Amino acid sequence: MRRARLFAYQIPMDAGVVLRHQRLKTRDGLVVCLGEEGRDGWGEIAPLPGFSQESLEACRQATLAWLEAWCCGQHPPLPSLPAVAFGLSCALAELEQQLPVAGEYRTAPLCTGDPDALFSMLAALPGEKVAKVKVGLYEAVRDGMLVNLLLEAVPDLRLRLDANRAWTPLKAQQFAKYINPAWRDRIAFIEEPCHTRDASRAFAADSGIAIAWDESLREPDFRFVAEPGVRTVVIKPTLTGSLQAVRAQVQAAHAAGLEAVISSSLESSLGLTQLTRIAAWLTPGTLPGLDTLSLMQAQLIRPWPGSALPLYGVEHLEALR
Ligand SMILES: O=C(O)CCC(=O)c1ccccc1C(=O)O
Ligand SMILES: [Mg+2]
Repeated sequence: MRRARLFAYQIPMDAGVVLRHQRLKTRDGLVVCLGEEGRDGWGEIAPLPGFSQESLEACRQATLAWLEAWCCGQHPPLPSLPAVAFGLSCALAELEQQLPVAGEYRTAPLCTGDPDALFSMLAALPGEKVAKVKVGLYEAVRDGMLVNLLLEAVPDLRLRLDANRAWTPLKAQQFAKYINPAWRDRIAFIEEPCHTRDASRAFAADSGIAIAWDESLREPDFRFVAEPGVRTVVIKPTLTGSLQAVRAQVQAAHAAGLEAVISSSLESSLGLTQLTRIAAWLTPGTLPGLDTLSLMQAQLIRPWPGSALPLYGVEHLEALR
């Protein structure tokens, strides 16, 4: 006998969370629980506004239809909506005990740019000192000075930067001008510095700073190929689709000699703890980019080790089925 439950959740976000120029007041999503022969498997389905193409309502409908067929003993193909395919494939993998339990909970801490906050975060980070800084939100010159300062202050620090395509070639050049050339290889990568892929490639060639693709992975003509100056691809499973699709992307990246970084799409602690397991399984030795729980005001179903946020249980969820 198969059993499936579906819930809706809503988690208040920290006041200042802005995504693609819109404030995100709450994170809204679905939680699925599949049961069979006394075992169960959980999954989170949470399309990210401004990033996912599919709406939460479309996800709800596609998930309900799939659950209906699955409970009748069928093996329906996963829906094509990436957030749904991701959540259902996680629930199936847990049910079938195919998602390894060990997680990589060390993650590249997100640094707002306050050097003192960064120092205390790094002190608490065992092993490799890697942090992530969002750039492109303020003046490029300010970003360049800040990044240079952080690299100067912490000699064993490596930085991941993310510009989310904010810069013109000129702005990108103004940024790079402030980075001491001797330290540029301690920038592990900068994600998508410029508006276009070609401008980002030119930035990498001119500055000697390695770049990473993130947004580009969702463009139809994207290919996993080795290119000068391109070191890394950032893979966001909620935006990619099923675990099988995520695995195929990681394998394609590795085959091309690219590093693959599993990254958050602002999932709740339920999805984030599954992403730590996916990272430990598919990208061992690479720190994932999952430091987004602190943007929320609560955890959901499963706790993140060490988080002080309140934990919402199923009683906090709205049952949809
Ligand atoms: O990748 C990380 O380290 C954190 C996740 C992150 O940056 C992110 C999270 C949600 C939406 C977009 C982004 C982004 O890469 O800009
Ligand atoms: Mg990014």
